[in-house]
Amino acid sequence: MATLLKLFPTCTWTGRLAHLSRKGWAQSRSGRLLPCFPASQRCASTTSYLTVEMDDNTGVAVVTMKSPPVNSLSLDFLTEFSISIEKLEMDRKCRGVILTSGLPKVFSAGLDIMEMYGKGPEHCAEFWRAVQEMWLKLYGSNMITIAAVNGSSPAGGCLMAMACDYRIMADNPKYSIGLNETLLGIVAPFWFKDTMMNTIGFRATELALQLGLLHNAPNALRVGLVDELVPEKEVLSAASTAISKWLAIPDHARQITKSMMRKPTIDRLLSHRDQDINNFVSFITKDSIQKSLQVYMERLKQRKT
Ligand SMILES: CCCCCCCCCCCCC/C=C/C(=O)SCCNC(=O)CCNC(=O)[C@H](O)C(C)(C)COP(=O)(O)OP(=O)(O)OC[C@H]1O[C@@H](n2cnc3c(N)ncnc32)[C@H](O)[C@@H]1OP(=O)(O)O
Repeated sequence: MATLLKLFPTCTWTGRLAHLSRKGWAQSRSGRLLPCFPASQRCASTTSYLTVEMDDNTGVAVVTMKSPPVNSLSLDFLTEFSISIEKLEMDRKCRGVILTSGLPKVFSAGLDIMEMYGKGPEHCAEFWRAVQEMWLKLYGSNMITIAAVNGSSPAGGCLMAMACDYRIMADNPKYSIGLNETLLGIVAPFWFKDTMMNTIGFRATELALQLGLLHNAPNALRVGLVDELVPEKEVLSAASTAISKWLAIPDHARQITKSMMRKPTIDRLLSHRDQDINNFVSFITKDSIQKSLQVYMERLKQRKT
């Protein structure tokens, strides 16, 4: 029991913990011992920015992002996110993840601009490694991953959604999704570009990246950036319905196929990881780029007044 609490310090189990015995342990794919519960039990764990609700009946975990006001991807958020995905990856019972937002109107506002503004090279390098890690974990996951996009999802938020296997978006023309980096005066790195090209093709990506296009929900469906639009209240239930289709496919066949499709893109970043960090640091710390970020943040704040 003590080991269990160490592994999952903030976990609230709805089952009867006292009945766990040595029999109740299973070995994960990586050989780690993980607790194994009877089929009817659910587990919800909450960290500072995420809630993870695991349903043992379906093998599906719902990961809800909740970092007010806009789920921006700070260093702490990214670190917590990668750890949570890693834990689910190691849980033999978990076959799929639905990623969604617990905030109104926003899925994720993308990278936290304040992590890139006025910060020294060491911080920028640490932050960028965390961004890479989030993408590597999600894009390379063996699990089925469905993005339930229940709000706007610019830049890094769009990357997160594209890293999933399937995207369902709320049918609200006010919500937008896309890689809008050029609008901030910055450049989407090659692996953001690769992920988008793998999703919507070369020409649509070329247009989208140069113009920094943020597609509203109907356009996002039209270009293939999302796979389904559903009424806002039905995004999560539609994601559950969609994932059941994926769960019907034998895991090993689906996983090998997914890896075949994604491995070259992942390997490209892995083999240039340090160089990509150096590029980011020297680019983002330039005075001209810092000025662009400052102007963009000021504009964001002025929109309110
Ligand atoms: C040789 C080649 C070399 C190339 C080398 C390349 C190297 C790599 C270069 C760098 C690559 C970087 C990649 C970057 C990726 C990103 O993700 S950048 C972030 C982009 N995100 C955005 O543009 C989104 C901006 N936000 C919004 O549009 C809106 O906030 C929203 C998400 C649509 C929500 O709108 P609304 O509900 O109206 O909320 P707001 O009032 O606008 O915002 C509330 C507060 O939150 C602050 N905020 C918003 N977004 C962010 C953010 N991303 N980071 C930090 N803070 C954010 C906003 O300012 C408000 O703050 P307050 O005024 O203090 O309340």
